[in-house]
Amino acid sequence: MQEEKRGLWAIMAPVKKEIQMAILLSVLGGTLLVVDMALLAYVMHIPLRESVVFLGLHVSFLGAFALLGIIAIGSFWFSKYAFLVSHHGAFKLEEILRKRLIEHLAHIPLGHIISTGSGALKKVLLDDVKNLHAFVADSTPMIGKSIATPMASLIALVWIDWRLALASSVVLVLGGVIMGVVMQDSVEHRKNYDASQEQINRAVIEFVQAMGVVRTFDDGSSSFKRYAEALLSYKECLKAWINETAVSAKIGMMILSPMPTLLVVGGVGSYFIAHQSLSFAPFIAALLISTGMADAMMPLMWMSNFIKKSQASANRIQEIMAITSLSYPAQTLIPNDASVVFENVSFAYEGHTQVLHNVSFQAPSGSVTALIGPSGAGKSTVAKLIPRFWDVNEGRILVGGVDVRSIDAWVLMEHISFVFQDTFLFYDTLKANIKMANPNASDDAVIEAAKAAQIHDFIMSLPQGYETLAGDRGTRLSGGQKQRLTIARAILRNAPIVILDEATAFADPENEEEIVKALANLTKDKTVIIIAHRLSTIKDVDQIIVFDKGRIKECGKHETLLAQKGLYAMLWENYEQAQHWDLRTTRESA
Ligand SMILES: Nc1ncnc2c1ncn2[C@@H]1O[C@H](COP(=O)(O)OP(=O)(O)OP(=O)(O)O)[C@@H](O)[C@H]1O
Repeated sequence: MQEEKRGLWAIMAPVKKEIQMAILLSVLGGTLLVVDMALLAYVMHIPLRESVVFLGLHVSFLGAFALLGIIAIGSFWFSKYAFLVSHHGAFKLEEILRKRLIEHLAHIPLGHIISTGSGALKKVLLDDVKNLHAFVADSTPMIGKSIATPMASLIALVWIDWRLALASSVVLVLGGVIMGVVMQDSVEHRKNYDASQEQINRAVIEFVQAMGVVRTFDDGSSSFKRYAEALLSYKECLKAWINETAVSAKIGMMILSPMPTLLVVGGVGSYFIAHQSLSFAPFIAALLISTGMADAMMPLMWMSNFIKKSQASANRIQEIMAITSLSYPAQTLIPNDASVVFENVSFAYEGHTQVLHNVSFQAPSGSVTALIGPSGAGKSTVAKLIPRFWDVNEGRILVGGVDVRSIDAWVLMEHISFVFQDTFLFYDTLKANIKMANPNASDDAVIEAAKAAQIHDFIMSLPQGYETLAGDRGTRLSGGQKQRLTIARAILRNAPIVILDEATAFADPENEEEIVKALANLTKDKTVIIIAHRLSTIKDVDQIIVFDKGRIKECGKHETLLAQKGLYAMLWENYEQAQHWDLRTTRESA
């Protein structure tokens, strides 16, 4: 992938023209305002009812005032238009970034998205993009004004009276130096502040997500502990920041406020007037210009924080954009059948040790293959590599005789249905949730799929039937019902390869019977790869592959593996014993 330029300015490149235009317009607006005030001094020299020659033109007192009015309107128009242009750029940037991010997310390995987490992705897609919007919309015209106005003011002041220019510069330099020191101190404090705020976010998310566990096991004394601790550290860090910088910040802000400049320029000017080395009109103009100069500099002070915040947002966006996309073939190959073959596959999650070592097996078209093994053996990883949640590090995976990396993503997805352990239902009607597997399907086809998935009767028992909203993440449905709904989805998709990841995890005895029936309908005539902890359900499958620590230990049919008296035989024995457990006898023998 081409190395993208990093940084705040690089990310704003698509709206460079709008930013430049906004800065230019605000420079013009700020400069015109100063010009207007400087001309005031000249105009005040013109005796009433008389005219003077200015730049070769005869200008009367009233005419000059009219000119000042026009310049003031021009200044206002430029400043206003600068904000319009910057807001236009901000919306454009927001749209471009969101579009790019979403397009990129659609092409990076799905595994990355799952491990990054929806919360973190949401923050980047919504909050960080919004931060950059605010930066372009509000800061860019401000930057133009904050730089142009003080410079133009200084030039105008020198033109009016260099001594007053010197007096107002002293005040500004003093205020600027103090604020500069405060800003430097703020770097460390801001870092701590950001870290403690992130800690609070984490604690809140953890608290909300683990609400069920918290309510069940917590007596109330520790449920808020982590949150309270995070809040305390936030408070401490804010206090330290305020304590250390508040006084100097206040002094700096006070010096940069119009009053001190007014006092110094007023005092010095009055002295010169008393000694008749300054007339009244330029004095008034200098007063007006010098106070505006201090005011224009103030935004530069808080802007440094704004820039840092936007920089952090730009970094997070660029981190996501830097994730390498899955490579797709220029010309897609189409799988020849529904077989799945692993050839010497090795795999490590990014930054972790290897979890699959030289895995090879074949699942012929229409066969059922069960992946079993202790927890952490690598079964889910094997299942997720088939639809390219991640790409293998070594070896290859063939679907229908074709390397999955040579198959277009949509073609691959058409060939594979995946029934996840954690079923996801969209906040939409039950019908829409099933239909998303095949948007062109007719309502009759949706009902047929729901019937085959044993969920039709339940849906019809709801007052709004298929139009019932599934609720946020399907919270209004039981685990088993959600699972049957996703099975209906997979049935409607009718992909020739079905991957089931612990598909019966939620089942209670009543639900289990229905889920088993639903799965039988889903998997009929399909190539099935199933990860199941209930060994009884996979007794009759075509092949059982036993994994341990990322390697295939055994492979064969149930009877053959039992006869081997190896790992499978041991797992089977444990499973059978577990079936005869009952709480009372276990308690008695304990
Ligand atoms: N996203 C991930 N990032 C890093 N390591 C991971 C990730 N997912 C799984 N692992 C690690 O890979 C190894 C294999 O995990 P996997 O989920 O494939 O095992 P499993 O046999 O399906 O386990 P279980 O039966 O408990 O679901 C484990 O050590 C696990 O910690």
